[in-house]
Amino acid sequence: MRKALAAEHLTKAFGRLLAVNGVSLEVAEGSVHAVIGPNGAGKTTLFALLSGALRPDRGRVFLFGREVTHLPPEKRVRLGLSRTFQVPQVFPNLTVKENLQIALEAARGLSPYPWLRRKDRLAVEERIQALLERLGLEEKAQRTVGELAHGDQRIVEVGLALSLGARLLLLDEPTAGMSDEETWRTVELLKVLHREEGITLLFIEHDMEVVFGLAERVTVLHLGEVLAEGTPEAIAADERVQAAYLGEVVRG
Ligand SMILES: Nc1ncnc2c1ncn2[C@@H]1O[C@H](COP(=O)(O)OP(=O)(O)OP(=O)(O)O)[C@@H](O)[C@H]1O
Repeated sequence: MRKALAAEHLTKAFGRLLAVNGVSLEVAEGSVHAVIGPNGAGKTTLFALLSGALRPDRGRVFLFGREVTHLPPEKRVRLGLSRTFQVPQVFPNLTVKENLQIALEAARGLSPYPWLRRKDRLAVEERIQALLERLGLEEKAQRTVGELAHGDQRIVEVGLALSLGARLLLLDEPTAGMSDEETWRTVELLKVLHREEGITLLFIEHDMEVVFGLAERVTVLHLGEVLAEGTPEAIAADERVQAAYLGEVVRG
């Protein structure tokens, strides 16, 4: 199995709180992997360690077989990792097309000037069209992103990640705050990206229907540690997992 991502014994403390405590995780290339856990389990902190937004106190991170523990986020992006957020990181005042164009030109090291070489401009134009189709955003290409529905803004953010050449997407609650219809459309889109573009997906999710609809493997975090890992079915049947969630409900 070729690994898109591996984390070894990652630990991160905030003061005396061990937010992530000795977490190891392997994500096979081309797989779909969910990270779940009660509030405060350490999921977001783990993603920050994997993307390079935070440095671990201990432990190592590998991307496609290469150690990246000490690389900043932008270097990890160049190796094929992109992270999306609950609040989409897009250029809200620009159109959908302009957003994709900026990311594509940046990824190709092209200068953002109108006198781009014709060959480069055509290549970018072609890729923009292909992405708009892939994302189902052709009709919204000229719309300002800040005016789009939340679900569409998050899809644009996925488009930016793809424009930057992502092979591994870290998605922080990809369907949070979405209507049922938007949730369904997002799940379908992620499936297509996985199946047809071979993109590896690692996502944090609270919605168990989404986890079951998408994930092949599930890692459960609890109090900063890996409580369990397995198929969605095995995880749903795991008594320790049920107890961890029950504890959350009881604590209120
Ligand atoms: N920058 C920070 N400074 C101090 N404590 C933090 C910081 N970031 C997170 N924490 C704490 O670390 C713990 C893990 O937080 P984290 O956000 O990673 O959990 P989570 O599983 O993503 O939770 P949620 O599902 O609520 O988003 C929590 O107790 C949180 O309060």
